[in-house]
Amino acid sequence: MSNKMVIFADAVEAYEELCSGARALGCEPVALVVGTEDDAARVAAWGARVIFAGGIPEGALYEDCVLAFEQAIRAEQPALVLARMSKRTQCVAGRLAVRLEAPVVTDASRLTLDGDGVEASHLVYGGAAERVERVHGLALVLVGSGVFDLDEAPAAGTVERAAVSLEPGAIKLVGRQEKQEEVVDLGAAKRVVCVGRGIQSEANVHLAQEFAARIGGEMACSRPIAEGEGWMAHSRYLGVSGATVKPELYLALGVSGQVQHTVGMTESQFVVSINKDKNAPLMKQCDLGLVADVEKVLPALAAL
Ligand SMILES: Cc1cc2nc3c(=O)[nH]c(=O)nc-3n(C[C@H](O)[C@H](O)[C@H](O)COP(=O)(O)OP(=O)(O)OC[C@H]3O[C@@H](n4cnc5c(N)ncnc54)[C@H](O)[C@@H]3O)c2cc1C
Repeated sequence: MSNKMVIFADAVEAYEELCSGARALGCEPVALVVGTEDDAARVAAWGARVIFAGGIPEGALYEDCVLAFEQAIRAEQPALVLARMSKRTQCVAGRLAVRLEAPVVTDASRLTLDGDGVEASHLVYGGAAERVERVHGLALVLVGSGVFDLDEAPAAGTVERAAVSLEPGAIKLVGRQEKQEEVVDLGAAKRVVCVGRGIQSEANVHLAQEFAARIGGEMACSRPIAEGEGWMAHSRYLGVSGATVKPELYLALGVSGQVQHTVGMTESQFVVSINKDKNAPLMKQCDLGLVADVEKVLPALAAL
């Protein structure tokens, strides 16, 4: 079986973890990159052999790289294709799957590779159960952030220009508007301050943010804070449909700890939960629980 793993993402930052993941699974990362020469050089510095397809032409979309990616994958004959999951990469993976007659596994949280194919685990029923999929032969697997540990100082790879260029497809881009929402990669955070509905107000979210900044941490939240209240970006909520973190410290302020949330933080090394309800599920899953009202705790944290 080939020892190459083809990787792709629609955000250059995601390649660092994909490169580490490929190596962790015993493969050489071969990165398909569209973007600038600088993007290609950054990915090579994370230890990948980069196949650089150039920038996305005027009027074309990221999804139009499917043909170039298909040709590169056919030429490389990898053991696996691994991508960072996003709306765009899911679309690309679906199209590639049809062209390559290979299955797609989305949202994989654990992977093992052997001579016959791949075994990928992912959560089902809103995080209540885990399904293990076995694919014989080539598969396309999509992962969120935080699935693999980052390698320190890998040897730099090379950049080669792809023989194919990107062609606009049938859907034409007619305009582009900057998305207002912040995009963040929480997977590498060492300290995470996570707010849930118990935080009570947007003003309290700002106080928690100030504390997170002071301890060199990142802010995260439960889904209702991002999707219901709109107090934080969608990219900051943790869980089955959000991001995964593995920090040294996870500090929860008013988070109940439903399973759909905790699957996104369960690998945290030290968990502190502050909740006024001692029976909240996270209070039974934490290393340190403080039964208290966040309204009283926030000024105390600010004074530390
Ligand atoms: C299919 C599906 C997918 C989902 N995916 C996700 C996901 O990816 N991520 C996610 O987070 N959720 C997800 N959810 C929602 C999830 O089930 C929970 O509803 C959600 O995580 C609860 O968020 P919370 O802890 O902020 O709120 P709540 O469950 O309402 O908990 C608030 C907590 O704050 C405490 N509290 C209240 N006031 C105070 C105070 N003044 N001081 C201290 N503590 C206080 C309460 O005691 C309570 O424990 C999903 C649900 C479904 C059905």
